Amino acid sequence: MNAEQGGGRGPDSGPGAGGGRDRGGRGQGPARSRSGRGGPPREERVAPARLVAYDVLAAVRTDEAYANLLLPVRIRRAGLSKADAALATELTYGTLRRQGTYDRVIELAAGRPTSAIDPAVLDVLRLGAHQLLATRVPTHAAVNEQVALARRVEPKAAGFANAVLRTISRTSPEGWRELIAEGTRSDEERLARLESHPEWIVRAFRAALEHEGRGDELEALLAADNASPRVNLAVLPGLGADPDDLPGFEPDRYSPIGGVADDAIAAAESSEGRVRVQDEGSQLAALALTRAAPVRPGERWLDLCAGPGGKTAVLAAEAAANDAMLAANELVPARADLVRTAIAGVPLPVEVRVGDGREVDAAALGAPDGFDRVLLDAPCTGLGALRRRPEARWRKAPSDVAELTRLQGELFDAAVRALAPGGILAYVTCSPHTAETHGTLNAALQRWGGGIRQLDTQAVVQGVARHPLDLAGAPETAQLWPHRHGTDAMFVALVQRTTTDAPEAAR
Ligand SMILES: C[S@@+](CC[C@H](N)C(=O)[O-])C[C@H]1O[C@@H](n2cnc3c(N)ncnc32)[C@H](O)[C@@H]1O
Repeated sequence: MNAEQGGGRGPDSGPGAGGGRDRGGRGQGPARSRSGRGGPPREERVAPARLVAYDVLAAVRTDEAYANLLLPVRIRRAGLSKADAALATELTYGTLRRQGTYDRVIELAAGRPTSAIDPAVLDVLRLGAHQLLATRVPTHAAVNEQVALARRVEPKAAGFANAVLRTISRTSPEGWRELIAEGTRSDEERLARLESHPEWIVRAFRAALEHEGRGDELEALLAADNASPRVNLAVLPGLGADPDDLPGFEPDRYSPIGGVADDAIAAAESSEGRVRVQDEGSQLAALALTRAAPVRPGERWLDLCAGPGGKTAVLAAEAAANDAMLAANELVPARADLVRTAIAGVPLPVEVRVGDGREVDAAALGAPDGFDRVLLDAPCTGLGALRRRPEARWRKAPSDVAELTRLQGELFDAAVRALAPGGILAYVTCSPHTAETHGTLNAALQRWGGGIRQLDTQAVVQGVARHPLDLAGAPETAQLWPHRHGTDAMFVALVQRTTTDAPEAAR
């Protein structure tokens, strides 16, 4: 459970006991409660951290906003203190991640389905449920302020919100878990509700873990998705940045270029592009390609789907250190701009092409005989990074998978066609869904026949890592996991092109 991080607040003062006090120490807009003394209406205040969290939840619901992008903007605009910003972040992310569980709790407490509750009021109740069931916010503070918030968004709903939140507060989190589990008809439904994931994602994760003989890790994986990931740094190699200069730096367990530091975001921002915020798994995936075999001077490398450029920056630093050449390609112009920004700190000229990777022409990108290494960090469902994008799990649909696997297959063929004979491709996804990982890979292996061969990816990844990784499954692919490695669930498969000709099926 997470502690309320607002710190230093006085005792609660709800509507009936002096509710006009500003609980977060800052003012906000007028509310509608009455003083009860016949004077002008007294303002019923809601802590600014709660207002910001509600505001972001509402934008996620109505405008398809991304919480991780919008929240910092709203925090800045509201002028929140560091402590209140931490509270707003906890409330927003925690509520979005655990929304599936809270919705079931709310249904049980309200005696009606969430579809029968006004969506704005439902957001208020979800925020309240999170405070009551997963934080140390005092019950009276959570109930009173959320009721005040309900009154702001829908005055007629304040009584309903009060009743629902008080009902929720009367049962412990463990008690609610038992009640939720009682009504479920299958293990997947039980896990989906208790661990707040859509059922189809629970099934996909189970299949992926079972594929590597680790089905018993499912609950640990789901729980890891509900925890906040740490902010991890990549210290780009060969650029003169010294990790020891970063206050509080502690090296990653696995990535040889990664670590955490005291104020990681500030450290990255002041590093002139030499230190970047990047998941440890992403670092390992990029290094698996650059270190799969010794680099010959003059090698030509391509990042086929590069935006926003996190892995391009690692490739660029490695290319600069090894006298290799690097080109990048990205479909979306704005994301290609992000690639240019990402590599600005690396003294290497990199051509960034904007275009469809399926139509990439190696010769036009400076590799007339083909590239020696290609990274295909493919567009995917992103199911491996649910920790970072708290609302993402509710936006994905099983139908996304079929569409993406078709695109992945076409990009895979284009990536192999862009390789020189003997060249190496790293096929990477930040999804463990077997259709996007083994499915896409196996279909490509069939199309290419003897034209490509698999490499021992696990040996390469182990060779890159500082400490041995607990990798399961066959050695030709490496699957990283949040619960086992503390990384996003990155999948890496290394293959090598053996012939010049592309078979008919892959042209
Ligand atoms: C998983 S992301 C790559 C992340 C990147 N490697 C990084 O580490 O920052 C996939 C990228 O592929 C791009 N993309 C999607 N379809 C594409 C296509 N047909 N050709 C090239 N890029 C494409 C997306 O816009 C997205 O930026």
